[in-house]
Amino acid sequence: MTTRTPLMAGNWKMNLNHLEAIAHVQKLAFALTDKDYEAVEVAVLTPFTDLRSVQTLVDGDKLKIKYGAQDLSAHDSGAYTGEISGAMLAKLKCAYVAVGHSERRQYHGETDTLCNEKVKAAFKHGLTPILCVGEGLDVRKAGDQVDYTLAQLDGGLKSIPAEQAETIVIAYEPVWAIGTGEVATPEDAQEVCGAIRGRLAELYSQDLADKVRIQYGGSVKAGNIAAIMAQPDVDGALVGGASLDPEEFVKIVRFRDQ
Ligand SMILES: O=C[C@H](O)COP(=O)(O)O
Repeated sequence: MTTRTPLMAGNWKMNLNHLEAIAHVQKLAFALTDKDYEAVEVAVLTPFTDLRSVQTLVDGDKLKIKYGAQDLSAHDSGAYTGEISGAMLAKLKCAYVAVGHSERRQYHGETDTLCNEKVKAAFKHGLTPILCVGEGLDVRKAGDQVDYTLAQLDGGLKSIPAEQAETIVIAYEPVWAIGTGEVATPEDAQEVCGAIRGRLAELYSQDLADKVRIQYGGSVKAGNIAAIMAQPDVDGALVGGASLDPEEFVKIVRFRDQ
């Protein structure tokens, strides 16, 4: 039986400038203990403009908190105004990068094909992609959440070899539960996270599927994290709004105490 270390990742979205980021990470570092880091991997996905400041702090104080970006370019370099490459993120020692967050899919037209290219770009530069998948309200109401989400998973993983796929993180985020206060029930989360693991077993192997961490995201808070984490196929959370409050995020990291 594979033991998967839970990953609690704060997605700050477009919040906290680099000065606020330093203060925020310092608060997390002050609160989190070795015991926390032994039980849970902790990461923050910051705006691009914060990454150098966070890197300096993490390196200088030898912090165990991981950090990463919320997006990357599918391209390595060149005339792509406004884009940030995987190589640039790797140079900043990012561990993680989110790919295909629903806000990127919704507001920037990101398709499964583009997400797949971004997953490949992340792996090429030694970053661990957090591939985000999940259905909107109309799909949920039609009862098609599993098929819809698995199609996004298939698209994102196309041509990804097993040795890379076994290190990917999948974040299941039902769009209707993001920033709405409308949290999926633990059973809702388990239904789709379990189906994702099943599909990973079909695409690769059960052994590989047992290694991959699958997060839930959508209105996660200290008050609901324990029930979500009690589900067998949920291995962490991608936390938006609640990750902007250091005390709340630390409570989420300590989900076993809630
Ligand atoms: O990436 C995080 C998700 O979009 C969830 O955001 P939320 O916790 O504010 O609902």
